Amino acid sequence: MGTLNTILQKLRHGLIVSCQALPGEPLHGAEIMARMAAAAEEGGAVGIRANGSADIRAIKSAVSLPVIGIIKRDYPGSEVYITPTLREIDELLEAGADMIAFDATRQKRPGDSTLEQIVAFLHRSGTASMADISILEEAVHAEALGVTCVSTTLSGYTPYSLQQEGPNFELLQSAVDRLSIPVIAEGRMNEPAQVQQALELGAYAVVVGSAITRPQLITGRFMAAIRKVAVNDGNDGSD
Ligand SMILES: CC(=O)N[C@H](C=O)[C@@H](O)[C@H](O)[C@H](O)COP(=O)(O)O
Repeated sequence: MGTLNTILQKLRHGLIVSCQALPGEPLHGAEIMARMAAAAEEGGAVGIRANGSADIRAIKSAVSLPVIGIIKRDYPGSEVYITPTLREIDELLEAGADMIAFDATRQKRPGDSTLEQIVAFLHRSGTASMADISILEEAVHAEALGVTCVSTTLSGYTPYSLQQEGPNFELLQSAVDRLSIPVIAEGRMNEPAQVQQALELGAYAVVVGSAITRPQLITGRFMAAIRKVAVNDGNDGSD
């Protein structure tokens, strides 16, 4: 328990930067993600969220921050892709993740793997656990199973959760009100003011990913603004 509390203390009221680039993304590669993490640490982040053993190892040797590890892996017929089975948990423990995050939704999981199995295993190993949820009921269930904290990561990514462009502050607020364990705000936090709002609503910490570490998406947001001006202008530059 001591270790769990120490990790939580380090994350308290802080910014966790998610440093992820999947195969096919321009910044894919462990060395690049380690540099992203070093930049996040220099900027004041208190923790890093990272995907895959190679990235986690590289990041752990580049920064002194706690790393929340996940493994995104697709299984045939499964709707769950964030740390879906005990196999990924084993790999994350081996890679030295300080906390392990996993899908805690009610969606279809691979084979006979269960959420209960994952939480119980992490409990026995003494590793801090973060349940990625999409609706309040999943947060309540995860707390009852004994997870260390929950994160609003999957709101908008399950068909039955609120679909919207910005962060789901309603879910955050209701989870903070209902749960006794820390609630982390994660997902579509694109502006510093939203991070502030999340902390004011009682978020224990905030995870920001794409708005800091996916430059292709950041560029796209600027381009959307540029396109609006071009439309308003009525001038397409052809004359
Ligand atoms: C839904 C899903 O697979 N989320 C992933 C979870 O690790 C990441 O791709 C996100 O970048 C992360 O949750 C941070 O969110 P945002 O990038 O919106 O700040």
